[in-house]
Amino acid sequence: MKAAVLTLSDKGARGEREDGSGPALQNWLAAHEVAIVKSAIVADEHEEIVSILKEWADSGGVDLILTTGGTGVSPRDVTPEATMAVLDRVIPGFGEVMRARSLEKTPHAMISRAIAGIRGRSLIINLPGSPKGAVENIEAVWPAVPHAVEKIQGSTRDCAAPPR
Ligand SMILES: Nc1nc2c(c(=O)[nH]1)N[C@H]1C(S)=C(S)[C@@H](COP(=O)(O)OP(=O)(O)OC[C@H]3O[C@@H](n4cnc5c(N)ncnc54)[C@H](O)[C@@H]3O)O[C@H]1N2
Ligand SMILES: O=P(O)(O)OP(=O)(O)O
Repeated sequence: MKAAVLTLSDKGARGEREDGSGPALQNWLAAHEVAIVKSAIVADEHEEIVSILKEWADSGGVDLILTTGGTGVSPRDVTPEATMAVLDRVIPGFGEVMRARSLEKTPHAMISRAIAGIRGRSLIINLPGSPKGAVENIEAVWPAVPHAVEKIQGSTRDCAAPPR
């Protein structure tokens, strides 16, 4: 699987805070034998996020795009809206599981408006901004990610069949 990681953070983009979340996710993915093919950090700007998500998904070389940050309720948190603008289809289950599992860790989990869905052959998943929150949330949905990527890319393998 080939993945890309996009960090959304005003402070990070201005160089006022070191990006802990992008590297944390990259390390987590590498430990799960996923190749990181693209990464970037940008400010919480709707058009910039839309542009990068489109570029990466439409490149044809990225199976999974993870975003981290900007999912909450601060005035500049626009990641879910920018993601929604590029998706062909939404997968509500990812957001449902992330919030349900994260509520076991912190009541603040209900503030995250993270969404997930499909653009072309890419699966896009929003994750919260803190390094801990980002990793906890990818861990929560990971059991379904490889299968989802396979199905998005046209696999006709029977879902109920035992793994090959
Ligand atoms: N499983 C978990 N789920 C959630 C957690 C958590 O700890 N575990 N945190 C919850 C919180 S709190 C909020 S609020 C919501 C929404 O989060 P956002 O996506 O809006 O996150 P931000 O406001 O962008 O960041 C929150 C906080 O994290 C630090 N931060 C952010 N970006 C970076 C970065 N690139 N590198 C290092 N640290 C970063 C910073 O202290 C921010 O203030 O999600 C809940 N879900
Ligand atoms: O600078 P950001 O976007 O990371 O904002 P915050 O620290 O308030 O999450």
